[in-house]
This record gives sequence, structure tokens and C-alpha cells, in this order.
Amino acid sequence: MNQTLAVRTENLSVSFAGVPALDRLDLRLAPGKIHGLLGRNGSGKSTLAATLAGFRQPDEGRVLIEGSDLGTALEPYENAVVTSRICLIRESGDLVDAAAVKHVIALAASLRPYWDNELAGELLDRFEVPTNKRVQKLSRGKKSALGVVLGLASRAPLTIFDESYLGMDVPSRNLFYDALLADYAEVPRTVVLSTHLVSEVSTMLEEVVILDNGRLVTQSPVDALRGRGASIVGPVAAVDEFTAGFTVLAEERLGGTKSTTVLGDLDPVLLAEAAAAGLEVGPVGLQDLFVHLTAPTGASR
Ligand SMILES: Nc1ncnc2c1ncn2[C@@H]1O[C@H](COP(=O)(O)OP(=O)(O)OP(=O)(O)O)[C@@H](O)[C@H]1O
Repeated sequence: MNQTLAVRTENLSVSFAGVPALDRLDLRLAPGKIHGLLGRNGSGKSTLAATLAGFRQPDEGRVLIEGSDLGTALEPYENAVVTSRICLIRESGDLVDAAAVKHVIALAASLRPYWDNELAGELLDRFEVPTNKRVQKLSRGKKSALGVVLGLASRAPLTIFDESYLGMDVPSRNLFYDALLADYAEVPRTVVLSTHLVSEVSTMLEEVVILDNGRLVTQSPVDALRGRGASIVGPVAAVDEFTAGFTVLAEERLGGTKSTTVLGDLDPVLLAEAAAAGLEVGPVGLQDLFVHLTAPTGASR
């Protein structure tokens, strides 16, 4: 049985040539959940993923990995006890180009303590990755699929997918999401999905971390985040009247009907007013909140 791992960062900072890529991050990733690591290009997602996985040493602060079988919290950098429990799959794949797929799989099977070979075989079939081909002969999408297979079949207690599935087409990405959810239900583990395809993954996520320019914008359960706003749907005039004075995140019109997404908590009085005006109130979309929270300073929303 896998032990799931919890992750904590304290004042975590990483810089490149003096420019911070991660700036004093204090994070907590609860064990056994699917976390979304969201941020715009260059916000620090890959740097964070690599640092959590022990590929990179922090310049300041630290990463601590905690699990019931680890005893004390341990730092992952150059620590095989911890890194054997972590699998980071990056978009680059980190694959040996000249090796055949079957040899890549055999190597992973020999290195990964929680590896499930049956699952690997099933997934290779499902993603139609040819096992006799060399990695360098695979299309970008099939290379990504191979990365996804390695990540899922590793069944590592902390599994991080750093935009590793972006090279796959939509049906293949959907296959990945289904396979991840099914296997996660069978073998719970801590999963981090780094992405900017927020709307695509939003229903799978339980917690999100949003980065912007290396800083933590927010860390929150998805439900709490979605409660930070509301979408109001109904006749155009009624929606406009109701939403006047709110910060508007997004608007969409279809004929005489309008959907406006606003920031702010709707109290019971406002909810009653909305119902009386014939308006439907729903939670805010994660994508709209993400765009708002990471908009360049001064952008008008
Ligand atoms: N090896 C490196 N050398 C120099 N600068 C780097 C290096 N890696 C990352 N950076 C810089 O650190 C910052 C964060 O980059 P990072 O790749 O972590 O962001 P990201 O959120 O993963 O971006 P993307 O979504 O575009 O992949 C960027 O400003 C980037 O230019």
C-alpha cells in the first residue's frame, strides 16, 4: 500500500542570475489530494515542480516532504529516501531518445519501487504507443503519452505532472484525465497537475495553488475559491441591474440572455433578491477567477 505524502514549503526561494523565479513561498499540499498548480507562462510552475521533486536545490528556505513511513519531515534534494517516492513528469519527458519504448518501460520498472507493470501495459495500449519504436521516432503526442504512462504506472506517493500532457490532442488528454481519476481512486496518492488549461482540469482538482511572477497568489480548496464569486444568468436588463457595482470577471450574451461572472460573496439577502428577479446564481468558473487573479497589474477587468 502506498503512503501518500504531504508537502510543505517554507520561505522557498529560487533565483536565476539573481532574478527570483520563486519568491518566498509558504505552501502546504495536503496528502492524498489532486492539486492544481496554476499560473501564467513564466510564473514559476516548472521551477516549483522541479524543486518539490528534489531536482533543484532552493536558494533560500526549504521543501519538506512528510509521510507516515518517513518518520521525520525530509528535504528532497539529494535524498534518495524521498525522491524514490516522488515522480516528476516534465513536458520534455526526460527520456533517452535512442532507447526503444519497451526499454524505457523496463528501466522505469527497475527504478520505481511502486511501479505497476500491468497498468503500464494497459495504458500503452490505450494510448496506442508502439513499444518497439525508439523514443526519437515518436510523435510529440505519443512522447507525451509515454510520459503520462510513466507517471501513472510509477504510482509514486507524490506524482507531479508538469504540463506533461500538453502535447497530446484533446481525446488523448481526456483519456489521461480518465485514467488518472480511475487509478487515483484505486491507489490514492498526492498528485500535482501543473497547467494553464484551467477549464479542462478544473473538475478534477480538489485544491489549487496559483502562482504569479514567482509569488503565491492564493492556495485554496477549489470549492472555497469558486465561492469567491458567482455567475448570474437571466434576462440582460435584470442581470445588468443586479450586477451593477460588482467587479465583473466575465460576461457572455446569447440573444436576450446574459451570464455575468462577478467577484464577491453573495449573502442570503442578495440571493433572495436574485431569485425574486428571476435570476439563476451559480458558482464562478475557476478559469474566470484564475484570469482575474493573474491579470497584469492595472489591467481593466
Ligand atoms: N534554467 C533557467 N535559466 C534561467 N532562467 C530560468 C530557467 N528556468 C526558468 N527560468 C526563469 O524563471 C521564471 C519561471 O520559469 P518557469 O519555467 O518556472 O515558469 P512556468 O510557470 O513553468 O512557465 P511556462 O508555463 O511558460 O512553462 C521565468 O522567468 C523563466 O524565464
